[in-house]
Amino acid sequence: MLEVLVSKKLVVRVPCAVIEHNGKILAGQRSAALSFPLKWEFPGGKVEQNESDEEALVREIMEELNVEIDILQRLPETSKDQGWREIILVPFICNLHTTNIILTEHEQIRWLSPEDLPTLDWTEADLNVIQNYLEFLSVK
Ligand SMILES: Nc1nc2c([nH]c(=O)n2[C@H]2C[C@H](O)[C@@H](COP(=O)(O)OP(=O)(O)OP(=O)(O)O)O2)c(=O)[nH]1
Repeated sequence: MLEVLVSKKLVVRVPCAVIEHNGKILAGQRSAALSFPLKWEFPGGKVEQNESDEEALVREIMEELNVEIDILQRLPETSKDQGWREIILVPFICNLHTTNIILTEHEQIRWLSPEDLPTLDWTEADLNVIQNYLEFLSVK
């Protein structure tokens, strides 16, 4: 895990995947046992030492969903100040390269149309990700 101390605050970089498949987007519900319990998120996780955002994302998606992804497009980063640390979410639009999803961490996943994404109870940082993604789709 790469956590950089900047101005006495931990800054944690978290690449996450907006996975498109058959016109739907994958949302994952966080485990009840983790931080942000039962909130919805885009799968991904913290960058480790000497990893690029993209390398971390490919590794995390294999660990969490057991699938390979193709990374298509980087979306704007969003940040969430948690007081003692700042989470920088780095979203990437992705496709599935393999499709046999096996959940290892999430409570459940759902496939949603883009316009239905806002109906779930997302982590706060993801609300900006969704807005940026919908804007990206609208000008595509
Ligand atoms: N993967 C992912 N993480 C998110 C999103 N939104 C959001 O606030 N986060 C937060 C949750 C975690 O604190 C962190 C990702 O770290 P992680 O995937 O290793 O999760 P974790 O529960 O083990 O992390 P932690 O909070 O216990 O440090 O980023 C999101 O859309 N995707």
